[in-house]
Amino acid sequence: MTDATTTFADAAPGRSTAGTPATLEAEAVSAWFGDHKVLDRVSLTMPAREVTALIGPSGCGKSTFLRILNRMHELIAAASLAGRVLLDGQDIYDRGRRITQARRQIGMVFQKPNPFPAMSLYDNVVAGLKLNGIKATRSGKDDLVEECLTRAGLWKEVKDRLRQPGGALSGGQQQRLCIARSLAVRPRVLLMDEPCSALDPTSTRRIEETIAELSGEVTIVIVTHNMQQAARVSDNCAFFLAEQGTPGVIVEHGPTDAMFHSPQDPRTSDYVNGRFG
Ligand SMILES: Nc1ncnc2c1ncn2[C@@H]1O[C@H](COP(=O)(O)OP(=O)(O)OP(=O)(O)O)[C@@H](O)[C@H]1O
Repeated sequence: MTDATTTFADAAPGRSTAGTPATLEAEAVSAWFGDHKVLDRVSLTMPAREVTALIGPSGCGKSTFLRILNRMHELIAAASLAGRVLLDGQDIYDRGRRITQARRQIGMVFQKPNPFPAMSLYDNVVAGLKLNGIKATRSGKDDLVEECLTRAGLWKEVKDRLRQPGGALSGGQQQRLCIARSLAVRPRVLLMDEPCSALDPTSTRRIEETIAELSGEVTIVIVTHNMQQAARVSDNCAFFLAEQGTPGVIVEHGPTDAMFHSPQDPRTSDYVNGRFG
């Protein structure tokens, strides 16, 4: 069965790998914008069912690395890359694999909440089904909307106004709606690029709670500038650095607790303790 004729049942957990958290492995990933090399042979394992935080100063290549993890980098004109990205051992860049397949399995939540503002909350959640060619009955969609809004921590707040437009929600609610929309196609990995940087502290706390609730159900990779947030939400951390115009590399990675309390590299210690960046 091809993507184009997938049914909602096929996308449900237990029927296929859909929704089963996967390990993501970057192997010697390098990236360029034109002649400008911005990442140099970055390797990192992001374990299934865990939260991995990517930290480091501005411009060291964290967002570029994240975009490479779900094949968004190649959409940028003049962008190129080398290396491999393995999703449970299968290279998402293999010639035979479609870009839409990688995107469906590896979802993305952006810095600025980007719901479809005029579309209802209900339709926002199920929007990805059509785009991915997933068929669902009306009751299947109803169940999916409730499930995904619940998992994203938004159901109780919006269950009585599912026909209101996405743009009518607060920024924090919009971000949780975007998380629900990502979850609806049952990704195996969820990438989050500074998902709280446009939000107030209360909304930030709600997103962090949502991340905690989702961890274990989906592999999460999050870029954050907020060291307290990295310490609160992640199991593992990778510290990126691009020194004096050189391409970004990972200086150190490992369990978050060790990265914050017993880092091996003095540059990691300086960064996590706020001495630069
Ligand atoms: N679309 C683009 N075209 C050209 N260069 C780019 C593009 N996007 C990023 N870059 C360059 O790639 C390098 C890495 O940028 P990237 O956004 O990945 O870093 P970052 O660590 O995520 O930064 P920040 O924390 O500020 O978001 C920077 O030198 C940046 O200027």
